[in-house]
Amino acid sequence: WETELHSTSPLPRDECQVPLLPWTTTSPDLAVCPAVTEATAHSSNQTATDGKTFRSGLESWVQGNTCHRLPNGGDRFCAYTHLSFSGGEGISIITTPERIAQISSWPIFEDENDDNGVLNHASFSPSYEDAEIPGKGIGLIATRPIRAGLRVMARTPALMVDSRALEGLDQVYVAELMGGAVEQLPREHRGRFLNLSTHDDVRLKGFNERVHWIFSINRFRTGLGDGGAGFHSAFTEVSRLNHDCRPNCVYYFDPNTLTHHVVAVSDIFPGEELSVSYIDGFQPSTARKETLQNHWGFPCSCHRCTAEPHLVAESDNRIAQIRQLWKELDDYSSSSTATPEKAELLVLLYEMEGMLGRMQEAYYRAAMEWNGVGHAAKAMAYARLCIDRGLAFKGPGKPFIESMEMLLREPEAHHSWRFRVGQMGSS
Ligand SMILES: C[S@@+](CC[C@H](N)C(=O)[O-])C[C@H]1O[C@@H](n2cnc3c(N)ncnc32)[C@H](O)[C@@H]1O
Repeated sequence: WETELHSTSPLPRDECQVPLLPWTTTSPDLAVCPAVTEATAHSSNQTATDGKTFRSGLESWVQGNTCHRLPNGGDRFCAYTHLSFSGGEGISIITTPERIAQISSWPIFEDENDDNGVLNHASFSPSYEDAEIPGKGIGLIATRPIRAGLRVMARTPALMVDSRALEGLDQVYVAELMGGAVEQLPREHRGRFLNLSTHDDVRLKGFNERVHWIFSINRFRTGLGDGGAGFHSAFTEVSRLNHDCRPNCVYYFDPNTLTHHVVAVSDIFPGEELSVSYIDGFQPSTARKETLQNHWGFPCSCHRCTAEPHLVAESDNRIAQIRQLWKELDDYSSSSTATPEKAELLVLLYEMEGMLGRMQEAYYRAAMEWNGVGHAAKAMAYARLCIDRGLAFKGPGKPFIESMEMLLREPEAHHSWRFRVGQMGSS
């Protein structure tokens, strides 16, 4: 699952990523991706690291005995575990000695008693519980009312794996590192990890293979925002969330605290299942079903996919319209046919599609279009909505939120001020 987004395209780069906002630069973001990484066979080199490369905080880390090196003398990867991280839950990270030396010096690893504001300690009473969901395995059910915009979870990973290891090492070596990394976790967190879904029909040969398989099914892509290669991470509770094409929750990963936040996008009632979307929900229904079947191995039974055929067709039409509007509104050239009315139509279509967790994308475009024709009041109203939803659903520090804050402070000084005046679409 997940990702580090970087694109200027308004359209999805591929089906495992959420559509990218044109103004997004490097915001860490999450989208569900195919579970299994292809790994090619390589020779490996097993050596124990001496630990001398570490700087601060090293005393708190345990390191596995086995390390594996990429072919041709490439990077070496080992399993490191911080036992007291996040209120004693612990975290295991598979990466290079150089990278762990950097990571271990981050403030979040300095104070052993600090739980980083993560909602996983004994005093926190969750608003959900595990339950068997027919046809979906285990899922999470609300146990009390949850208001839209409220944070449902904030969790740190059990296991993080450097993407370079996943891509470059033989799967057997990756599994060996993962097995060791999970063994090193504190007992409770290890137990919860090992309880995660493996798909019952799969025959697994040993501990390492089981851990590898659990990780493959339950991982998110989590960039660290430090300019280095990305990571894939498995979380013990976040990974229990089942998929829905029109989910009632969204998630984002904060690379500064290594915390995965799950936020309600609509009011949720006790007994209702909490859901997130594993895929880009702005694909037509057949493409969504294909992706879920091919990459996740289950037929989508969500409300939207199993609706009456005429309702599915209407939804597909709206999605086609939305994608066309993205093209027009994200065209900043002088021949663009964008108008504020088209941006407001986009807002309406997002609402009708139930894409509540992504409203900020439509509000952003509406703010830009109104400012683009010099209508400051309307631009500011949409900018406010964009900031409100953006902060709740994507977290702070995102470039598009900063842009909207600038617009709100002084619309006339924002780069979009009257940029559409004189263009084809403007009247
Ligand atoms: C990340 S896990 C979610 C938790 C999982 N249900 C469990 O028992 O731990 C992903 C797996 O859950 C199942 N799943 C998730 N959403 C589903 C859905 N909407 N319909 C059917 N199965 C689903 C699939 O087996 C999928 O590979």
